[in-house]
This record gives sequence, C-alpha cells and structure tokens, in this order.
Amino acid sequence: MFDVTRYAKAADSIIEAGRFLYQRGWSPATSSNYSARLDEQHIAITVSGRHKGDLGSGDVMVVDLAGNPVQSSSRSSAETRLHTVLYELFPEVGAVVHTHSVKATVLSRLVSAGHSLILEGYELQKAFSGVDTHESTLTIPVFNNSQDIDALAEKTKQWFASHPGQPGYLIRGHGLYTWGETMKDCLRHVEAFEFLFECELEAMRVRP
Ligand SMILES: CSC[C@@H](O)[C@@H](O)C(=O)COP(=O)(O)O
Ligand SMILES: [Zn+2]
Repeated sequence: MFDVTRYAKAADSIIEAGRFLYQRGWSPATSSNYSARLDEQHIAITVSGRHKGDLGSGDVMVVDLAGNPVQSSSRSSAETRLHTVLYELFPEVGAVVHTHSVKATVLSRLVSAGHSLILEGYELQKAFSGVDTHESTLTIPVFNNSQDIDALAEKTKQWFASHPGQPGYLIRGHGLYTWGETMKDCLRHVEAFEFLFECELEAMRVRP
C-alpha cells in the first residue's frame, strides 16, 4: 500500500509539470508522460492518453514497479515501463519526465544511427545534477523508436546500467526522457536540454 499524502503531493507536482511543459510547447497533443516516486515499490504516473496541459487528480494514478495499477481501473501511460526501469536502476531517482518537443524530435533524427548526441563545452551543462564544469562530456544516447516498449525499456536499462551519470536519452523521431531526485530537477533538465538542442541545431545550420 502507498501513502495517500505522498500520492497527493506527487500528483500535484505532475499536474503542475504538465501545465508548464504544455505551455512551453514541449508536450503537445496528449503526448508525453510524467511520474514521481512514492516509495521503493510505487510511483504516481499519468493515465494514458490524457492532455498534459489540463491534468487533474483523476489523470494521475499509482502503479507498482512491475507496472500493475494499484487501486485504479485506469490504464497507465503506454510508456510506463520506460519510467519503472529508471526507478529500478537508480534508488535516488524521485521523478521522470518524457517530452515531445520539436527540437528533440528533429535533432534525434539528425543523429546518425548507432551514434549518440555529444554535448561538450556548454556552460549550461552545469544545469544537470552532478555536473560542475563546462569541461564535462555528456553522452546522450539515441534509441530507435519502437512500439515494443518492453524491448525499448530493456535497451535503455542496459545502457544506463553501464552509464549511470548521464542525464537523459532521446528516442529517434519521438522525444526526450530525463529524470532527477525531484520534479523540479526534471523540469530544469528539460529546460537545459531544450536550450542545448537549440544550440546544436543552430550550429548544424550555420556549419552543416
Ligand atoms: C500522442 S502520440 C504520443 C504517444 O504515442 C506517446 O509517445 C506518449 O508520449 C504519450 O503516451 P501516453 O500513453 O499518454 O503516456
Ligand atoms: Zn512519447
């Protein structure tokens, strides 16, 4: 069983995140999903198919880390397993956010198959938790999109098990996943990624 007060707080953080991310244009047309940890075994996560700019408490439900609904007859995000593998891997992760911005989508299609997006030399890399210098190298893997979410989740789990310090990943033609200790950390990470994606796209335009 989960703590109801914790659920209420987590749901509020998810609803607020949806408003912010939709307004910024990063979660259009019912895309995206968000979650927050309640305890070792449970997370609050968005119900599948809901409009993220207009979430209410009925649009956030509880699942266990196996993805089973707890006290809910709703269907959780189709991408629930992409969230739960991150909670399984990293006990310190308290929230996970998935977005569908134009820049993440376009850039993910420009990174060649088998390559990662490398971010180096940007002061804004320090917006990511644990990064304290522009002289760091962030390796952002780009996974091929798939409707087989269990298979995709397994690939992400394997990659991040051996690269635990990296702050997120792209799915080609689809969007961004990032996480943090709190929902605030996640939103800062999304903003930082969006800034860095714009820089990378602009650099490609100026010097193709
Ligand atoms: C509206 S298309 C986007 C979906 O296919 C999916 O990628 C997505 O991000 C939202 O799925 P959801 O099941 O609502 O969590
Ligand atoms: Zn998606």
